[in-house]
Amino acid sequence: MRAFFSSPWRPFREDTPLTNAVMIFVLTTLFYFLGAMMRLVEELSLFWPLNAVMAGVFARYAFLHRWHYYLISYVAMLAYDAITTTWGTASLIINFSNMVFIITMAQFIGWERSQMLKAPEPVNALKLFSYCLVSALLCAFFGAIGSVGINDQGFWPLLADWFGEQFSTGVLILPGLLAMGRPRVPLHFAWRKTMPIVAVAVSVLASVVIGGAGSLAFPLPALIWCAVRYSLPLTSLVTLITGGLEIILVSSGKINIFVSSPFDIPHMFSARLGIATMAICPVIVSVSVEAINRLIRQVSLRADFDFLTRVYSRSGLYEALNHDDNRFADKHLSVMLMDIDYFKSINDNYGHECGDKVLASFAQKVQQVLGERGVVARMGGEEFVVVATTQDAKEGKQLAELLRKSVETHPFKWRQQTLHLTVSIGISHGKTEAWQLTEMFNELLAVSDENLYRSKKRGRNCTTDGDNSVAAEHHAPVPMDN
Ligand SMILES: Nc1nc2c(ncn2[C@@H]2O[C@H](COP(=O)(O)OP(=O)(O)OP(=O)(O)O)[C@@H](O)[C@H]2O)c(=O)[nH]1
Repeated sequence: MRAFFSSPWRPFREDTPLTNAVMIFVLTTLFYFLGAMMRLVEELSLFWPLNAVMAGVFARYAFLHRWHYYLISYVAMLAYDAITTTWGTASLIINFSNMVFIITMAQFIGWERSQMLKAPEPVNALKLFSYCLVSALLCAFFGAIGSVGINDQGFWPLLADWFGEQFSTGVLILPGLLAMGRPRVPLHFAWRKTMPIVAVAVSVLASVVIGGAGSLAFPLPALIWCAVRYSLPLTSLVTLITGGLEIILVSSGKINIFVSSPFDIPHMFSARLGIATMAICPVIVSVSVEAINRLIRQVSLRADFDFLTRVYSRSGLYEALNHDDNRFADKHLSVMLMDIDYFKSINDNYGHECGDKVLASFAQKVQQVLGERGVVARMGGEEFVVVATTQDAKEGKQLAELLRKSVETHPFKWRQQTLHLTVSIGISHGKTEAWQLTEMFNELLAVSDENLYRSKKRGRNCTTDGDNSVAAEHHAPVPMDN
């Protein structure tokens, strides 16, 4: 089982052009044969899967976008026709129209993929729908011209026929083909998980029993249930089967969309049910999207804020700087890197729980004293950064000293005991511009880091400025008392 999931086998590879060519020829011939066989069964003659399948193949493997590969597919179609039909030159145009669908669709999807800057994402379903529309229209135009000579019908009915067939088959087949992949985790069967599929089957049955125009919409809610519960490939497969089945049932008269049957149910009943089913679908989607959005908000909130101290996390700080650039850009900034002195001894003497509590109280104290003048972020461990907008370096130093002193004089409570902390600060200053806010901040942070190191070397509980001047008189570290 494991070997199956990790098997590296791929039908097409960039470094095997000959195999690719043979595979394209074989696949085209196979699906041409399948389509031709389906033409013999009246209900199945409504489908022509070749174009959608080949478009999916060319779209999935970008390196197949070469004219010679398209030509091989075209030659395979012509060869099949030459052996099995008497169409003569009409075959050139008819198969050209097949190629129009395949190439247009593959180019559209290839273009969309090239726009995806990061990892490839699933192709947007709404766009896929419109790509199918355009490709089917183009294909139908040439197909109808080619078919006029070998068919009794006129150009317009042929155009409608071609378009309907290409568009519906494309929309049904392509999403599944593009999403198809090996399951990442082994599949586990559970009866409970089949409920959405059972609902689809029941709703298709209801379409047959109730009939009428509205009955076509009956499976929609169940299909959306599948979409919510199942993976994209499985949802696409269920949709393909349901859509295909509905087309067959309508064409064979099993779903009678003109007369409500077989129990002589009034037309309005079917229409009302159909409209109601349709109306609930956007609501189902909207509820799901809202739940997803809520989850995204929660996750990004967790990433932006430090769970323990409730100030910004490192990544949250960068977000704040960039999203709140009105507040920070083109301003004089003071960046203060703060590190609690001898924090290890708090953990060692009072335990980690106390250490955590002290970290949270420390962050809140700094935040409270800082107020609206800037933002606080935890950079990791017992190291915090304050980014404040100040008039000049002097005001920045004063603020750093204010923060340092307020920590020094603040009694931190732990159970029945009072702890005293001190903090060392490295500070730097600079004026930022919106377009280089992050780079500037990083540079200032590096200077603050060096200055913090100096503060520690100088005996802690002090602020060191960029020019290494002493911002305040040196204070000896204050040991904790109980
Ligand atoms: N309780 C608690 N401790 C932490 C956390 N993150 C880091 N620490 C501890 O913080 C301590 C940092 O110690 P050091 O880097 O040696 O620095 P220090 O004892 O503060 O000494 P100086 O910075 O040199 O003044 C380590 O013991 C870490 O285990 C945390 O989230 N909670």
